[in-house]
Amino acid sequence: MPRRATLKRLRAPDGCAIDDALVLWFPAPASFTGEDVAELQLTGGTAVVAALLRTLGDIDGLRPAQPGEFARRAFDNGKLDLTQAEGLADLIDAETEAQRRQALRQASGGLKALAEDWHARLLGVLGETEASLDFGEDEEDVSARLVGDQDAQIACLAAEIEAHLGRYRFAERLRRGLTIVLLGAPNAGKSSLVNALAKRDVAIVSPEAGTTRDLIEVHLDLGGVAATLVDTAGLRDNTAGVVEAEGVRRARARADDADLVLFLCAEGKGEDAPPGALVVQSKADLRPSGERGTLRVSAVTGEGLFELETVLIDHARTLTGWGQDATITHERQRSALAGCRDALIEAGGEVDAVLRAESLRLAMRCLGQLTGRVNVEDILDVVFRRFCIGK
Ligand SMILES: Nc1nc2c(ncn2[C@@H]2O[C@H](COP(=O)(O)OP(=O)(O)OP(=O)(O)O)[C@@H](O)[C@H]2O)c(=O)[nH]1
Ligand SMILES: [Mg+2]
Repeated sequence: MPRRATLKRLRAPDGCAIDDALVLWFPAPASFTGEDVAELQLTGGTAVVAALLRTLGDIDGLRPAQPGEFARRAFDNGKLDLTQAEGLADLIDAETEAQRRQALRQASGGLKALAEDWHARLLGVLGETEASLDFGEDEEDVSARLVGDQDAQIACLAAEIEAHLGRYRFAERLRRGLTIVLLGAPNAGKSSLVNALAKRDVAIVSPEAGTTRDLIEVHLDLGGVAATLVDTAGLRDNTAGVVEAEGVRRARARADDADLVLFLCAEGKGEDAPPGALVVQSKADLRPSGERGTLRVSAVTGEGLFELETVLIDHARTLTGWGQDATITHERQRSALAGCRDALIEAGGEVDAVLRAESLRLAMRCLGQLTGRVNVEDILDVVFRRFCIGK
């Protein structure tokens, strides 16, 4: 009977009772993994231990599942492809609404469906290419027409894949979350601003210049986009000591890798800001009027904080391609698809039908790597190790 729940006493191999557990029975093929599975809910309530059983009565094989074991079994049984497994792991890790939506799309087979469509079309072109090999010299007219038609199909496929690749950067940023680094002179009010944006007292604030020395990270939800805001040591060249100098070095290094740099200055126009930085004036309460066109905030009165948040949400959404519903979210997926596109371009420029067929086969192999259809044994561990216990 499907989805049966039974109360069972669990015993260790030596017969000693461990606990009473509610055992939920999920028979194949309807189960997540595609095989007979039981899940145990221990009376402790907090721990969910999952194990695989052949029958409800047989609990000899009982053991906790490994992280990712269920997803791996589902993959092995063809219930999930690799992109869905990756989407599922992302879904578990998702912190914000936009991350959740993107991950769910992939876990539900969004990319898998695309890959299957591309695969079917590639197979069609490959079939035609191989058929054209059989035409003799006297049938050159037919052959030329077929090649022209194949060229169009190949170009169309390559362009479609290219369009998806073009949105990878946005999707990848959304998946991992943005890094926003706050830079500025010592005492500019960086730590105060971080506390105000995080609405928590995270970083130490003091009138002394050089208070912050290390990088301090807080997580923000910028209108559905996950972001890490990094507070840094105030930038100055003649620092009092080696610790502060190291802090300044770390601040600059982190800013180099950031998706966005906020440059905070108490006065002036932020001439020292690195190129591309968003300049913000701090301590607006102390200065009745500031530089025109510059965002002005006060961590003390709260002035300008809402505007700054709005601007940050705007940047976050632009950086993550808001509303574009990108499909390729992992480097592994990107490189497999880039390989497919390159092979398609190669095939399109090839006049010799034998070589063209060879390139098309390579393109299909790349698609197979994307979905996990062809030899990807070495990457399976990497994909499934990310899962938590019980999935
Ligand atoms: N009036 C006023 N004072 C502020 C404001 N923001 C910060 N301060 C004060 O400015 C001083 C320095 O603030 P911090 O937030 O520690 O500055 P910081 O940029 O983190 O400084 P370092 O960590 O040393 O680089 C503290 O005395 C704060 O109370 C503000 O908006 N208005
Ligand atoms: Mg500070």
